[in-house]
Amino acid sequence: MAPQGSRAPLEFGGPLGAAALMLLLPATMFHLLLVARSGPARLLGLPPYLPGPEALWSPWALLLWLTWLGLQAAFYLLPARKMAEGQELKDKTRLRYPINGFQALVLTALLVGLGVSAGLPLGMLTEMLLPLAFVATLTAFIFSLLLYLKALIAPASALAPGGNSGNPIYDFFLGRELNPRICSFDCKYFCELRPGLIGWVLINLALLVQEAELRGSPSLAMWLVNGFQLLYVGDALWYEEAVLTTMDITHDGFGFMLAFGDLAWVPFTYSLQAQFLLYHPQPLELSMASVICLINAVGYCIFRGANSQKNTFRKNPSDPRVAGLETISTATGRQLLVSGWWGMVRHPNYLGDLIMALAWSLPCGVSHLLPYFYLLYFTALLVHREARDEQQCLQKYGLAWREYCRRVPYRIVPYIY
Ligand SMILES: NC(=O)C1=CN([C@@H]2O[C@H](COP(=O)(O)OP(=O)(O)OC[C@H]3O[C@@H](n4cnc5c(N)ncnc54)[C@H](OP(=O)(O)O)[C@@H]3O)[C@@H](O)[C@H]2O)C=CC1
Ligand SMILES: CC(C)CCC[C@@H](C)[C@H]1CC=C2C3=C(CC[C@@]21C)[C@@]1(C)CC[C@H](O)C[C@@H]1CC3
Repeated sequence: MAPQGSRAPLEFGGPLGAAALMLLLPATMFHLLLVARSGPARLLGLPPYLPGPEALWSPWALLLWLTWLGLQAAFYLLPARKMAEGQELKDKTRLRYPINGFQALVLTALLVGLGVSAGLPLGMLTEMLLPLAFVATLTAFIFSLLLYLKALIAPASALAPGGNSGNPIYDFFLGRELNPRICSFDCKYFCELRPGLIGWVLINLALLVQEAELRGSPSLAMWLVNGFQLLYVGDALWYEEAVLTTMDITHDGFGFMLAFGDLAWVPFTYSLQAQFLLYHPQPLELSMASVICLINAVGYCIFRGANSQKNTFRKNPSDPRVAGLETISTATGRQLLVSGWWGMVRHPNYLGDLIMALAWSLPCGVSHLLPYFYLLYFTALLVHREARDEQQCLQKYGLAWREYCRRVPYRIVPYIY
Protein backbone atom coordinates (compact mmCIF):
# COMPACT_ATOMS: atom_id res chain seq x y z
CA MET A 1 0.00 0.00 0.00
CA ALA A 2 1.41 3.45 -0.93
CA PRO A 3 2.21 5.73 1.99
CA GLN A 4 -0.36 8.48 2.42
CA GLY A 5 -0.42 12.13 3.43
CA SER A 6 2.41 13.28 5.65
CA ARG A 7 4.11 9.85 5.41
CA ALA A 8 4.41 9.99 1.62
CA PRO A 9 8.00 10.70 0.49
CA LEU A 10 8.39 14.28 -0.78
CA GLU A 11 8.92 14.70 -4.52
CA PHE A 12 10.29 17.58 -6.65
CA GLY A 13 12.94 18.41 -4.01
CA GLY A 14 10.41 19.02 -1.22
CA PRO A 15 9.20 22.52 -0.22
CA LEU A 16 12.41 24.21 -1.43
CA GLY A 17 12.22 22.52 -4.82
CA ALA A 18 8.52 23.39 -5.09
CA ALA A 19 9.18 27.06 -4.23
CA ALA A 20 12.03 27.21 -6.75
CA LEU A 21 9.87 25.65 -9.49
CA MET A 22 7.04 28.11 -8.80
CA LEU A 23 9.44 30.97 -9.58
CA LEU A 24 11.50 29.26 -12.24
CA LEU A 25 8.68 27.94 -14.43
CA PRO A 26 6.87 31.27 -15.02
CA ALA A 27 10.26 33.03 -15.39
CA THR A 28 11.30 30.49 -18.05
CA MET A 29 8.01 30.91 -19.89
CA PHE A 30 8.39 34.72 -20.05
CA HIS A 31 12.05 34.38 -21.00
CA LEU A 32 11.10 32.14 -23.95
CA LEU A 33 8.32 34.49 -25.07
CA LEU A 34 10.74 37.42 -25.03
CA VAL A 35 13.75 35.80 -26.67
CA ALA A 36 11.66 34.15 -29.41
CA ARG A 37 10.87 37.61 -30.82
CA SER A 38 14.37 39.03 -30.29
CA GLY A 39 16.94 39.20 -33.11
CA PRO A 40 19.57 36.87 -31.66
CA ALA A 41 16.93 34.45 -30.20
CA ARG A 42 19.46 33.03 -27.73
CA LEU A 43 18.01 30.40 -25.40
CA LEU A 44 20.79 30.98 -22.91
CA GLY A 45 21.22 34.71 -23.43
CA LEU A 46 19.53 37.54 -21.57
CA PRO A 47 16.11 38.66 -22.85
CA PRO A 48 16.30 41.83 -24.98
CA TYR A 49 14.39 43.86 -22.37
CA LEU A 50 12.44 43.36 -19.19
CA PRO A 51 8.75 44.02 -19.82
CA GLY A 52 7.18 46.73 -17.69
CA PRO A 53 3.65 46.50 -16.26
CA GLU A 54 2.19 48.11 -19.41
CA ALA A 55 3.57 45.25 -21.56
CA LEU A 56 2.25 42.57 -19.20
CA TRP A 57 -1.09 43.90 -18.11
CA SER A 58 -3.98 44.43 -20.49
CA PRO A 59 -7.68 44.35 -19.55
CA TRP A 60 -8.36 43.14 -23.12
CA ALA A 61 -6.11 40.15 -22.56
CA LEU A 62 -7.94 39.39 -19.32
CA LEU A 63 -11.31 39.64 -21.07
CA LEU A 64 -10.13 37.44 -23.94
CA TRP A 65 -8.68 34.87 -21.54
CA LEU A 66 -11.82 34.67 -19.41
CA THR A 67 -13.97 34.40 -22.55
CA TRP A 68 -11.76 31.55 -23.73
CA LEU A 69 -12.06 29.67 -20.42
CA GLY A 70 -15.84 30.29 -20.40
CA LEU A 71 -16.20 29.06 -23.97
CA GLN A 72 -14.27 25.86 -23.29
CA ALA A 73 -16.22 25.30 -20.05
CA ALA A 74 -19.48 25.68 -22.03
CA PHE A 75 -18.26 23.11 -24.60
CA TYR A 76 -17.35 20.76 -21.72
CA LEU A 77 -20.93 20.98 -20.43
CA LEU A 78 -22.52 20.12 -23.79
CA PRO A 79 -23.99 16.61 -24.13
CA ALA A 80 -21.16 14.11 -24.67
CA ARG A 81 -21.09 11.15 -27.06
CA LYS A 82 -20.01 9.02 -24.09
CA MET A 83 -19.61 9.19 -20.31
CA ALA A 84 -16.53 7.26 -19.14
CA GLU A 85 -15.78 5.92 -15.67
CA GLY A 86 -12.49 6.81 -14.00
CA GLN A 87 -10.29 4.50 -11.92
CA GLU A 88 -11.62 3.22 -8.60
CA LEU A 89 -11.13 5.77 -5.78
CA LYS A 90 -10.16 5.22 -2.13
CA ASP A 91 -13.83 5.07 -1.13
CA LYS A 92 -14.43 2.41 -3.84
CA THR A 93 -16.51 4.77 -6.00
CA ARG A 94 -15.74 5.83 -9.56
CA LEU A 95 -16.24 9.29 -11.04
CA ARG A 96 -17.85 9.80 -14.44
CA TYR A 97 -16.32 12.03 -17.13
CA PRO A 98 -17.76 13.42 -20.39
CA ILE A 99 -15.86 12.35 -23.51
CA ASN A 100 -16.39 15.39 -25.72
CA GLY A 101 -12.93 16.97 -26.03
CA PHE A 102 -12.68 16.33 -29.76
CA GLN A 103 -16.12 17.86 -30.17
CA ALA A 104 -14.80 20.96 -28.32
CA LEU A 105 -11.88 21.14 -30.78
CA VAL A 106 -14.23 20.94 -33.80
CA LEU A 107 -16.64 23.51 -32.34
CA THR A 108 -13.73 25.86 -31.59
CA ALA A 109 -12.46 25.43 -35.17
CA LEU A 110 -15.94 26.22 -36.57
CA LEU A 111 -16.27 29.28 -34.37
CA VAL A 112 -12.80 30.57 -35.24
CA GLY A 113 -13.45 29.86 -38.95
CA LEU A 114 -16.68 31.86 -38.79
CA GLY A 115 -14.92 34.68 -36.95
CA VAL A 116 -12.07 34.86 -39.46
CA SER A 117 -14.45 34.88 -42.43
CA ALA A 118 -16.32 37.74 -40.71
CA GLY A 119 -13.05 39.70 -40.49
CA LEU A 120 -11.72 38.71 -37.04
CA PRO A 121 -7.99 39.65 -37.07
CA LEU A 122 -6.67 36.33 -35.73
CA GLY A 123 -3.06 37.33 -36.43
CA MET A 124 -3.39 40.09 -33.81
CA LEU A 125 -3.37 37.38 -31.14
CA THR A 126 0.39 37.11 -31.66
CA GLU A 127 0.76 40.71 -30.38
CA MET A 128 -1.04 39.74 -27.18
CA LEU A 129 0.96 36.67 -26.18
CA LEU A 130 2.82 38.42 -23.37
CA PRO A 131 -0.26 39.87 -21.57
CA LEU A 132 -2.18 36.64 -22.23
CA ALA A 133 0.60 34.57 -20.66
CA PHE A 134 0.58 36.98 -17.74
CA VAL A 135 -3.16 36.62 -17.07
CA ALA A 136 -2.92 32.84 -17.54
CA THR A 137 -0.17 32.73 -14.87
CA LEU A 138 -2.19 34.96 -12.57
CA THR A 139 -5.24 32.72 -13.06
CA ALA A 140 -3.15 29.65 -12.26
CA PHE A 141 -1.95 31.22 -8.97
CA ILE A 142 -5.45 32.33 -7.92
CA PHE A 143 -7.04 29.06 -9.01
CA SER A 144 -4.43 27.02 -7.08
CA LEU A 145 -5.07 29.11 -3.99
CA LEU A 146 -8.82 28.49 -4.24
CA LEU A 147 -8.18 24.78 -4.76
CA TYR A 148 -5.89 24.72 -1.71
CA LEU A 149 -8.64 26.34 0.39
CA LYS A 150 -11.32 24.04 -1.02
CA ALA A 151 -9.22 21.03 0.04
CA LEU A 152 -9.39 22.21 3.67
CA ILE A 153 -13.05 21.22 3.76
CA ALA A 154 -12.73 18.10 1.59
CA PRO A 155 -13.11 14.66 3.24
CA ALA A 156 -9.85 12.73 3.81
CA SER A 157 -10.90 10.19 1.16
CA ALA A 158 -10.85 12.97 -1.48
CA LEU A 159 -7.19 13.90 -0.85
CA ALA A 160 -4.32 12.91 -3.17
CA PRO A 161 -1.61 10.46 -2.02
CA GLY A 162 1.03 13.25 -2.24
CA GLY A 163 0.37 16.95 -1.70
CA ASN A 164 -0.77 16.57 1.90
CA SER A 165 2.55 16.83 3.72
CA GLY A 166 1.45 19.66 6.01
CA ASN A 167 3.92 22.06 4.38
CA PRO A 168 1.75 24.74 2.71
CA ILE A 169 4.25 25.60 -0.06
CA TYR A 170 4.76 21.99 -1.07
CA ASP A 171 1.04 21.16 -0.84
CA PHE A 172 0.08 24.31 -2.78
CA PHE A 173 2.49 23.26 -5.55
CA LEU A 174 1.55 19.58 -5.75
CA GLY A 175 -2.16 19.95 -5.04
CA ARG A 176 -4.11 18.56 -2.11
CA GLU A 177 -7.38 17.32 -3.54
CA LEU A 178 -7.27 14.54 -6.11
CA ASN A 179 -10.37 15.34 -8.16
CA PRO A 180 -11.75 18.76 -7.17
CA ARG A 181 -15.22 19.17 -8.63
CA ILE A 182 -17.91 21.84 -8.69
CA CYS A 183 -21.07 19.71 -8.96
CA SER A 184 -20.23 17.39 -11.88
CA PHE A 185 -17.62 19.78 -13.38
CA ASP A 186 -14.20 18.18 -12.90
CA CYS A 187 -11.66 21.02 -12.68
CA LYS A 188 -8.50 18.95 -13.27
CA TYR A 189 -9.86 16.86 -16.14
CA PHE A 190 -11.19 20.02 -17.81
CA CYS A 191 -7.87 21.88 -17.53
CA GLU A 192 -5.67 18.92 -18.52
CA LEU A 193 -6.89 18.78 -22.10
CA ARG A 194 -9.06 21.67 -23.25
CA PRO A 195 -8.09 25.35 -22.65
CA GLY A 196 -4.35 24.67 -22.85
CA LEU A 197 -4.13 22.11 -25.66
CA ILE A 198 -6.75 23.79 -27.87
CA GLY A 199 -5.23 27.18 -26.97
CA TRP A 200 -1.85 25.88 -28.15
CA VAL A 201 -3.12 25.04 -31.66
CA LEU A 202 -5.03 28.33 -31.81
CA ILE A 203 -1.85 30.30 -31.00
CA ASN A 204 -0.01 28.26 -33.65
CA LEU A 205 -2.71 29.12 -36.18
CA ALA A 206 -2.57 32.82 -35.28
CA LEU A 207 1.21 32.74 -35.85
CA LEU A 208 0.65 31.10 -39.24
CA VAL A 209 -1.94 33.74 -40.21
CA GLN A 210 0.37 36.52 -39.05
CA GLU A 211 3.23 35.08 -41.10
CA ALA A 212 0.95 35.00 -44.17
CA GLU A 213 0.07 38.66 -43.55
CA LEU A 214 3.72 39.67 -43.15
CA ARG A 215 5.27 37.64 -45.97
CA GLY A 216 2.43 36.87 -48.37
CA SER A 217 2.09 33.20 -47.45
CA PRO A 218 3.00 30.89 -44.57
CA SER A 219 6.37 29.16 -44.90
CA LEU A 220 6.69 25.40 -45.39
CA ALA A 221 8.34 25.18 -41.96
CA MET A 222 5.35 26.92 -40.35
CA TRP A 223 2.93 24.54 -42.12
CA LEU A 224 4.85 21.53 -40.84
CA VAL A 225 4.97 22.74 -37.22
CA ASN A 226 1.24 23.58 -37.33
CA GLY A 227 0.33 20.26 -38.96
CA PHE A 228 2.41 18.08 -36.62
CA GLN A 229 1.19 19.78 -33.46
CA LEU A 230 -2.44 19.77 -34.63
CA LEU A 231 -2.13 16.02 -35.18
CA TYR A 232 -0.76 15.63 -31.63
CA VAL A 233 -3.54 17.70 -30.04
CA GLY A 234 -6.26 16.10 -32.20
CA ASP A 235 -4.96 12.67 -31.18
CA ALA A 236 -5.00 13.59 -27.45
CA LEU A 237 -8.61 14.77 -27.71
CA TRP A 238 -9.74 11.87 -29.89
CA TYR A 239 -8.31 9.40 -27.34
CA GLU A 240 -9.37 11.60 -24.43
CA GLU A 241 -10.52 8.67 -22.32
CA ALA A 242 -6.91 7.46 -22.03
CA VAL A 243 -6.05 10.50 -19.91
CA LEU A 244 -8.20 9.03 -17.11
CA THR A 245 -5.49 6.44 -16.39
CA THR A 246 -2.54 8.89 -16.35
CA MET A 247 -0.82 9.68 -13.04
CA ASP A 248 -2.01 13.29 -13.35
CA ILE A 249 -5.61 12.15 -12.92
CA THR A 250 -5.18 9.06 -10.72
CA HIS A 251 -2.32 10.11 -8.43
CA ASP A 252 -1.44 13.82 -8.45
CA GLY A 253 -3.56 16.40 -6.69
CA PHE A 254 -4.68 19.51 -8.52
CA GLY A 255 -2.37 22.32 -7.46
CA PHE A 256 -0.09 24.93 -8.97
CA MET A 257 2.02 22.41 -10.92
CA LEU A 258 -0.87 21.18 -13.05
CA ALA A 259 -2.89 24.41 -13.05
CA PHE A 260 0.08 26.41 -14.33
CA GLY A 261 1.27 23.54 -16.56
CA ASP A 262 -2.13 23.08 -18.21
CA LEU A 263 -3.26 26.71 -18.49
CA ALA A 264 -0.05 28.66 -19.10
CA TRP A 265 2.96 26.42 -19.78
CA VAL A 266 1.37 24.29 -22.51
CA PRO A 267 -0.11 27.02 -24.75
CA PHE A 268 2.68 29.58 -24.36
CA THR A 269 5.80 27.39 -24.39
CA TYR A 270 4.64 24.47 -26.54
CA SER A 271 3.98 27.00 -29.34
CA LEU A 272 7.63 28.14 -29.18
CA GLN A 273 8.65 26.70 -32.57
CA ALA A 274 5.88 28.60 -34.38
CA GLN A 275 6.75 31.77 -32.42
CA PHE A 276 10.39 31.39 -33.42
CA LEU A 277 9.47 30.88 -37.10
CA LEU A 278 7.36 34.05 -37.24
CA TYR A 279 10.35 36.20 -36.26
CA HIS A 280 13.11 34.03 -37.79
CA PRO A 281 11.88 32.58 -41.11
CA GLN A 282 13.75 29.44 -42.12
CA PRO A 283 14.14 28.12 -45.66
CA LEU A 284 13.21 24.44 -45.96
CA GLU A 285 13.85 22.24 -49.00
CA LEU A 286 11.10 19.82 -50.03
CA SER A 287 13.47 16.88 -49.63
CA MET A 288 14.33 17.89 -46.03
CA ALA A 289 10.62 18.49 -45.32
CA SER A 290 9.87 14.93 -46.50
CA VAL A 291 12.52 13.50 -44.17
CA ILE A 292 11.07 15.49 -41.25
CA CYS A 293 7.54 14.25 -42.11
CA LEU A 294 8.91 10.70 -42.07
CA ILE A 295 10.50 11.24 -38.64
CA ASN A 296 7.20 12.60 -37.30
CA ALA A 297 5.29 9.66 -38.82
CA VAL A 298 7.68 7.13 -37.23
CA GLY A 299 7.35 8.88 -33.85
CA TYR A 300 3.57 9.03 -34.13
CA CYS A 301 3.28 5.33 -35.09
CA ILE A 302 5.34 4.28 -32.05
CA PHE A 303 3.46 6.68 -29.74
CA ARG A 304 -0.01 5.71 -30.97
CA GLY A 305 0.83 2.01 -31.40
CA ALA A 306 2.14 1.73 -27.83
CA ASN A 307 -0.66 3.76 -26.23
CA SER A 308 -3.40 1.91 -28.13
CA GLN A 309 -1.87 -1.48 -27.38
CA LYS A 310 -1.84 -0.78 -23.64
CA ASN A 311 -5.31 0.79 -23.64
CA THR A 312 -6.81 -2.11 -25.61
CA PHE A 313 -5.13 -4.61 -23.29
CA ARG A 314 -6.29 -2.81 -20.12
CA LYS A 315 -9.88 -2.66 -21.43
CA ASN A 316 -10.07 -6.24 -22.69
CA PRO A 317 -7.04 -8.57 -22.50
CA SER A 318 -8.79 -11.10 -24.74
CA ASP A 319 -9.21 -8.61 -27.60
CA PRO A 320 -7.73 -10.42 -30.67
CA ARG A 321 -5.33 -7.50 -31.27
CA VAL A 322 -3.54 -8.14 -27.97
CA ALA A 323 -4.60 -11.67 -26.96
CA GLY A 324 -1.42 -13.22 -28.43
CA LEU A 325 0.97 -11.00 -26.45
CA GLU A 326 3.11 -12.41 -23.65
CA THR A 327 2.24 -11.21 -20.14
CA ILE A 328 3.37 -11.36 -16.50
CA SER A 329 0.70 -11.88 -13.81
CA THR A 330 0.75 -9.62 -10.77
CA ALA A 331 -0.66 -10.09 -7.27
CA THR A 332 -3.34 -7.45 -7.99
CA GLY A 333 -4.93 -9.62 -10.67
CA ARG A 334 -3.75 -7.24 -13.39
CA GLN A 335 -1.22 -8.32 -15.99
CA LEU A 336 1.79 -6.60 -17.51
CA LEU A 337 2.63 -6.86 -21.20
CA VAL A 338 6.14 -8.15 -21.90
CA SER A 339 6.00 -8.43 -25.67
CA GLY A 340 4.84 -6.13 -28.45
CA TRP A 341 5.67 -2.44 -27.92
CA TRP A 342 5.88 -2.89 -24.14
CA GLY A 343 8.47 -5.65 -24.57
CA MET A 344 10.80 -3.32 -26.49
CA VAL A 345 11.29 -0.75 -23.71
CA ARG A 346 9.30 0.02 -20.55
CA HIS A 347 7.99 3.29 -21.99
CA PRO A 348 7.68 2.96 -25.78
CA ASN A 349 5.08 5.77 -25.84
CA TYR A 350 7.68 8.20 -24.42
CA LEU A 351 10.12 7.15 -27.13
CA GLY A 352 7.56 7.97 -29.86
CA ASP A 353 6.71 11.26 -28.15
CA LEU A 354 10.41 12.25 -28.08
CA ILE A 355 10.89 11.39 -31.76
CA MET A 356 7.92 13.63 -32.58
CA ALA A 357 9.42 16.41 -30.41
CA LEU A 358 12.55 16.23 -32.57
CA ALA A 359 10.45 16.46 -35.75
CA TRP A 360 8.74 19.60 -34.41
CA SER A 361 12.08 21.38 -33.93
CA LEU A 362 13.85 20.34 -37.14
CA PRO A 363 11.78 22.65 -39.44
CA CYS A 364 13.35 25.55 -37.48
CA GLY A 365 16.82 24.63 -38.81
CA VAL A 366 19.96 24.17 -36.77
CA SER A 367 21.18 27.75 -36.49
CA HIS A 368 19.50 28.30 -33.08
CA LEU A 369 19.15 26.23 -29.93
CA LEU A 370 15.91 28.00 -28.92
CA PRO A 371 13.45 25.87 -30.96
CA TYR A 372 15.03 22.76 -29.40
CA PHE A 373 13.99 23.92 -25.94
CA TYR A 374 10.86 21.71 -26.07
CA LEU A 375 12.96 18.63 -26.88
CA LEU A 376 15.35 19.34 -23.98
CA TYR A 377 12.61 20.15 -21.47
CA PHE A 378 10.51 17.19 -22.59
CA THR A 379 13.43 14.76 -22.23
CA ALA A 380 13.90 15.97 -18.63
CA LEU A 381 10.14 15.80 -17.95
CA LEU A 382 9.79 12.26 -19.31
CA VAL A 383 12.91 10.93 -17.55
CA HIS A 384 11.55 12.33 -14.27
CA ARG A 385 8.02 11.10 -15.03
CA GLU A 386 9.31 7.63 -15.89
CA ALA A 387 11.10 7.48 -12.53
CA ARG A 388 7.90 8.52 -10.70
CA ASP A 389 5.83 5.97 -12.63
CA GLU A 390 8.43 3.28 -11.92
CA GLN A 391 8.16 4.00 -8.19
CA GLN A 392 4.36 3.80 -8.33
CA CYS A 393 4.43 0.55 -10.33
CA LEU A 394 6.90 -0.98 -7.88
CA GLN A 395 4.49 -0.18 -5.06
CA LYS A 396 1.51 -1.54 -7.03
CA TYR A 397 3.07 -4.68 -8.49
CA GLY A 398 6.12 -5.47 -6.28
CA LEU A 399 7.97 -8.59 -7.44
CA ALA A 400 6.06 -8.78 -10.74
CA TRP A 401 7.37 -5.29 -11.60
CA ARG A 402 10.93 -6.36 -10.76
CA GLU A 403 10.48 -9.34 -13.07
CA TYR A 404 9.22 -6.99 -15.83
CA CYS A 405 12.30 -4.77 -15.35
CA ARG A 406 14.52 -7.84 -15.60
CA ARG A 407 12.82 -9.00 -18.83
CA VAL A 408 12.66 -5.48 -20.35
CA PRO A 409 15.78 -3.75 -19.04
CA TYR A 410 15.64 -0.48 -21.02
CA ARG A 411 13.34 2.34 -19.94
CA ILE A 412 12.83 4.61 -22.96
CA VAL A 413 15.52 4.16 -25.63
CA PRO A 414 16.51 0.57 -26.57
CA TYR A 415 20.14 -0.28 -25.63
CA ILE A 416 20.76 3.30 -24.42
CA TYR A 417 18.49 4.20 -21.50
N1 LIG B 1 3.43 16.30 -24.24
C1 LIG B 1 3.51 16.28 -22.93
O1 LIG B 1 3.81 17.27 -22.28
C2 LIG B 1 3.29 14.99 -22.21
C3 LIG B 1 2.90 13.86 -22.88
N2 LIG B 1 2.73 12.68 -22.21
C4 LIG B 1 2.26 11.52 -22.98
O2 LIG B 1 1.06 11.08 -22.41
C5 LIG B 1 0.92 9.66 -22.53
C6 LIG B 1 0.57 9.07 -21.18
O3 LIG B 1 1.75 9.05 -20.36
P1 LIG B 1 1.83 8.62 -18.82
O4 LIG B 1 0.56 8.90 -18.16
O5 LIG B 1 3.07 9.20 -18.26
O6 LIG B 1 2.10 7.09 -18.77
P2 LIG B 1 1.73 5.78 -19.55
O7 LIG B 1 0.59 5.93 -20.49
O8 LIG B 1 2.99 5.24 -20.08
O9 LIG B 1 1.21 4.86 -18.39
C7 LIG B 1 2.01 4.26 -17.41
C8 LIG B 1 1.16 3.18 -16.79
O10 LIG B 1 0.96 2.12 -17.74
C9 LIG B 1 0.81 0.88 -17.08
N3 LIG B 1 1.86 0.00 -17.59
C10 LIG B 1 3.21 0.20 -17.52
N4 LIG B 1 3.86 -0.82 -18.09
C11 LIG B 1 2.91 -1.67 -18.54
C12 LIG B 1 2.96 -2.92 -19.22
N5 LIG B 1 4.12 -3.50 -19.55
N6 LIG B 1 1.81 -3.54 -19.51
C13 LIG B 1 0.63 -2.97 -19.18
N7 LIG B 1 0.52 -1.79 -18.54
C14 LIG B 1 1.64 -1.15 -18.22
C15 LIG B 1 0.97 1.19 -15.59
O11 LIG B 1 -0.33 1.49 -15.06
P3 LIG B 1 -1.46 0.38 -14.73
O12 LIG B 1 -0.77 -0.92 -14.59
O13 LIG B 1 -2.08 0.89 -13.49
O14 LIG B 1 -2.39 0.39 -15.91
C16 LIG B 1 1.77 2.48 -15.58
O15 LIG B 1 1.55 3.20 -14.42
C17 LIG B 1 2.24 9.16 -23.09
O16 LIG B 1 2.09 8.88 -24.44
C18 LIG B 1 3.20 10.32 -22.90
O17 LIG B 1 4.19 10.30 -23.90
C19 LIG B 1 2.91 12.61 -20.86
C20 LIG B 1 3.30 13.71 -20.17
C21 LIG B 1 3.51 14.99 -20.77
C1 LIG C 1 4.89 22.94 -15.50
C2 LIG C 1 5.64 21.70 -15.24
C3 LIG C 1 6.89 21.65 -16.03
C4 LIG C 1 4.87 20.45 -15.40
C5 LIG C 1 3.70 20.57 -16.28
C6 LIG C 1 3.29 19.27 -16.80
C7 LIG C 1 2.14 19.38 -17.77
C8 LIG C 1 2.45 20.41 -18.82
C9 LIG C 1 1.94 18.00 -18.38
C10 LIG C 1 1.65 16.95 -17.30
C11 LIG C 1 1.01 15.86 -18.05
C12 LIG C 1 0.56 16.32 -19.23
C13 LIG C 1 -0.04 15.56 -20.26
C14 LIG C 1 -0.27 16.11 -21.49
C15 LIG C 1 0.06 17.54 -21.76
C16 LIG C 1 1.09 18.11 -20.79
C17 LIG C 1 0.77 17.79 -19.35
C18 LIG C 1 -0.48 18.52 -18.93
C19 LIG C 1 -1.01 15.35 -22.58
C20 LIG C 1 -2.45 15.83 -22.54
C21 LIG C 1 -0.39 15.65 -23.96
C22 LIG C 1 -1.07 14.83 -25.07
C23 LIG C 1 -0.95 13.36 -24.77
O1 LIG C 1 -1.59 12.60 -25.78
C24 LIG C 1 -1.61 13.05 -23.43
C25 LIG C 1 -0.87 13.84 -22.36
C26 LIG C 1 -1.30 13.48 -20.95
C27 LIG C 1 -0.36 14.12 -19.96
